[in-house]
Amino acid sequence: MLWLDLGNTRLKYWLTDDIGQIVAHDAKQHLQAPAELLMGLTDRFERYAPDFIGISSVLGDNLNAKVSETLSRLNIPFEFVHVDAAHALMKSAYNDQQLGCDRWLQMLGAVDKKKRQCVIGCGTAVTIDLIDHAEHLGGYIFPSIYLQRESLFSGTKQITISNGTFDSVSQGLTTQDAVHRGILLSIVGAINEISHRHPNFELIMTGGDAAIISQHVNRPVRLRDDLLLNGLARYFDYRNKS
Ligand SMILES: Nc1ncnc2c1ncn2[C@@H]1O[C@H](COP(=O)(O)OP(=O)(O)OP(=O)(O)O)[C@@H](O)[C@H]1O
Ligand SMILES: CC(C)(CO)[C@@H](O)C(=O)NCCC(=O)O
Ligand SMILES: [K+]
Repeated sequence: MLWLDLGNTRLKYWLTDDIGQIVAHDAKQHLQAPAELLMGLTDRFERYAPDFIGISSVLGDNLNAKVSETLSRLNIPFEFVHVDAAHALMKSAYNDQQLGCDRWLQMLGAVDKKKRQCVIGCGTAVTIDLIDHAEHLGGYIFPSIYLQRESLFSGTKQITISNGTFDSVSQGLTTQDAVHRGILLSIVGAINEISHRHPNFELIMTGGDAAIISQHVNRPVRLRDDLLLNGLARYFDYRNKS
């Protein structure tokens, strides 16, 4: 099987064998031209010769249509995941016309009906979702640390910070430090507050910035980089069985 994750920043793919082991994987910046990037990958995908392509996309109908057009040339069956708030593996109280496919799949990949869980996705946006015994209660969306920095840069005259590292949440004494530490604290503080309000929810983090953020969270965090892929596999596995 071939699995595609079309996010706002990157396109990721995984090729898995019949026992679900990953045999090839890559992540590429698509610069808002995912169909063009896919075009460049079609030779590779053809060589992989998967029997099916399962797709998570948060790119919207227009870009998804272009992606479909590109994939149609491969003569390999493919399908986009559709969020379902009444899914047997997890019920959701969230508006399922709006809930991002990546968010939903990350939850589906983590969900355990015996647990209370807080799933935190750290990609282009940071999402924090609460799940109580396989029931999604809702969540929060924040701009990532990089989006926050870009918005300060573009919305002010005196803040000209466009690079640097996010490594502390102590007060800063320079613009550089105040910007990075303030932004990191906005996310770490929110996670700590939510975890304080929901003390018996297990914290699970995934995505490119999970390691940076989790260091400052004041409760144990489970880092998992396989949640979306696991969600994709569970979704299509469930569909084939029913
Ligand atoms: N200067 C930068 N501006 C924006 N993003 C950056 C920058 N430097 C690094 N990044 C990385 O881009 C990443 C995007 O997240 P991640 O790798 O989890 O998923 P993604 O696939 O890129 O996001 P999405 O799934 O939303 O496309 C950020 O997590 C961040 O680590
Ligand atoms: C929040 C993001 C950007 C995270 O990638 C994505 O899941 C998305 O575009 N969601 C749609 C909005 C929502 O989930 O309510
Ligand atoms: K938008």
